[in-house]
Amino acid sequence: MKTIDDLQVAGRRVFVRADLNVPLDGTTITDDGRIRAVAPTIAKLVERGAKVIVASHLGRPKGAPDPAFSLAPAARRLGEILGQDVAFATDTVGESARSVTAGLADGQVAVLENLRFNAGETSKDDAERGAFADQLAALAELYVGDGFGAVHRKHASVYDLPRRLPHAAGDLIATEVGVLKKLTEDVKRPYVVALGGAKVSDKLAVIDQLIEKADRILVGGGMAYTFLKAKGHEVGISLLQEDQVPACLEYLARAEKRGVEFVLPVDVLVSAEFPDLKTKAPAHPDIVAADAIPADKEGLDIGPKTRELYAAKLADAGTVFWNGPMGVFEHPDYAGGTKAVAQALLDSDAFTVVGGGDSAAAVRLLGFDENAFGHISTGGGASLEYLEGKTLPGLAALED
Ligand SMILES: Nc1ncnc2c1ncn2[C@@H]1O[C@H](COP(=O)(O)OP(=O)(O)OP(=O)(O)O)[C@@H](O)[C@H]1O
Ligand SMILES: O=C(O)[C@H](O)COP(=O)(O)O
Repeated sequence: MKTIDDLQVAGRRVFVRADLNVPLDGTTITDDGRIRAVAPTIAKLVERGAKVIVASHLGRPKGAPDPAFSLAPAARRLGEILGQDVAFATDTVGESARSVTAGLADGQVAVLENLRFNAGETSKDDAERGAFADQLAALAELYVGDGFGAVHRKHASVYDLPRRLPHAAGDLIATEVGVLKKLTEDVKRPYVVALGGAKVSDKLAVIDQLIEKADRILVGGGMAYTFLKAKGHEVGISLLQEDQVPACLEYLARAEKRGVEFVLPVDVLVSAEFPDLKTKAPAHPDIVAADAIPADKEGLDIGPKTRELYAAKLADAGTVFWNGPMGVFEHPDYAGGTKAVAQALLDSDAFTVVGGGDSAAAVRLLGFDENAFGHISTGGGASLEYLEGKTLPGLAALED
């Protein structure tokens, strides 16, 4: 892959595909890790006299403008981190984007509005995506791919746009790929993978491949309930991917055959209601055995016995990859499982990689020192798919 050093950027309009998909509470950014992670690339381009156009998605809006998913707060924060004014275009390829980007002087930065306000960004139709990529290409002369968290998406700004402009990988992508590559080559064993989070359908398939590579797989978060269901337990109103139950059964059987330890929660915290993440009002959850979840309740964190069990399974690890919080860590009553796993990682001598926007945010928000972990990746799904050995559209496009 070419790097920024291979591009002549001075005086030219450079499109930087970043991942500024940060957690928000209204318009307040609760964790700016992903913005800080890409800022050095942008600062380097600024220093070299480029006119920098930054673009990203935020959340999953439905292909039309939705103020709840505006990138304006991220643009403001980027300006604070860079210590310079950052212009903001109120659309992505419209009048505002054209005039803001045309008005950039050398060393100035503009952020475009959320790419996913346009249906073409995520379209499965090549022509529709291509047409949107053409509009994006018209704004710039060069392309730098640095949105590692989104490289597993075959989206217009990730996959089609680099085919239309001279391109290179940014420094964040180079670092991320360097660390993750090590995990595909020589891992110190036991290699333990801990999976949680809410993007269950996205990430279940990854287990298919991990069974071939890991020695132990610990499952928590929203991911756990489809497995508990597969084992014949009722899961009440917990997050469930019913259509994946047969696949989970197959994973469990294959893991057993290959001697991979597959560890599921033995107890969970449940409640009849999802907690209020704004007021953080006490949720008073119950602790129940994983095979005794009441029909009207949902599992929102791993329980105390599971925390102990997972800590023991992490203690002797040589390498750990962790993606996805163990519970709804945004509420203090459901943060205990995620905290326990983070602490167990720090207590072990393992090389630890934590991947994912929310997983990385959880580690920081719960007060852990991010530098104490081997590597904190900005990509959750992206790093999992990389470890799976898949060709990632956003990396393949940069390699061409
Ligand atoms: N049992 C649960 N039920 C519902 N949501 C849960 C549960 N456990 C964790 N979550 C939620 O999972 C979310 C994070 O999941 P996600 O899969 O997006 O992880 P991630 O680290 O951000 O990875 P990525 O970068 O791929 O998005 C958090 O907002 C958390 O509240
Ligand atoms: O949070 C992430 O994993 C990335 O920003 C990608 O977001 P997506 O899963 O909505 O494509």
